[in-house]
Amino acid sequence: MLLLFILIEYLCGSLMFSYWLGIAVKKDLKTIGDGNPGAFNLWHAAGYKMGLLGVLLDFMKGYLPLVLFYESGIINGYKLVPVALAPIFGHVFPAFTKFKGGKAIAVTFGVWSAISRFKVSLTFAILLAIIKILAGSISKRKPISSDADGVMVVYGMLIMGICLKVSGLQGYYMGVWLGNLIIFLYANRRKLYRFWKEM
Ligand SMILES: O=P(O)(O)OC[C@H](O)CO
Repeated sequence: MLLLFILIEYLCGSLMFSYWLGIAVKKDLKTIGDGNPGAFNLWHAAGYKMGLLGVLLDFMKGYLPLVLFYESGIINGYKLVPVALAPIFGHVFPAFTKFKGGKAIAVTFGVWSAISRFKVSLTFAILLAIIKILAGSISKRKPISSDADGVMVVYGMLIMGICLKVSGLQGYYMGVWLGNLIIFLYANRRKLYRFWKEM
């Protein structure tokens, strides 16, 4: 039964909404900006309305099924770890687009909103905002590169781990966090490599 829930979540994560919205308006997001098939590039390619729709749908595929499974008690304890990670994994390795996916930021927000009633995702958003402001002041208002963006997401997730540990949440949250961090490290590996090489 657990495998069925993991499969459902993985397939939901594999729904590449932003990428498909781009295709619907004849824009291939893989050729835009950093080539990530996510809402940010959709926004740039097709305007803010499409961008917002992309964020919403990519968020919802992480949020909706999981909040139903979690709040109904069907999935609890350590079973939550693979089930919550499946849509994040699905966005990075989507079955519907030949396993070539994105960075999984929007879906990550959806997943953490579902399992923490928005508390952890709000903390993550605040952390990212603080990191972005600090990075902006250090780089003296030069535009932050997309490589630096990927690095900030990884740093944000690392700091979030400390916050989760300090807040004394159940151990399975740390399991989800660790899996999420590993997926982020993988999804941003090239950006991290280039960023640290240039430092
Ligand atoms: O992580 P994704 O693939 O949902 O896309 C990220 C957004 O474009 C924001 O950078």
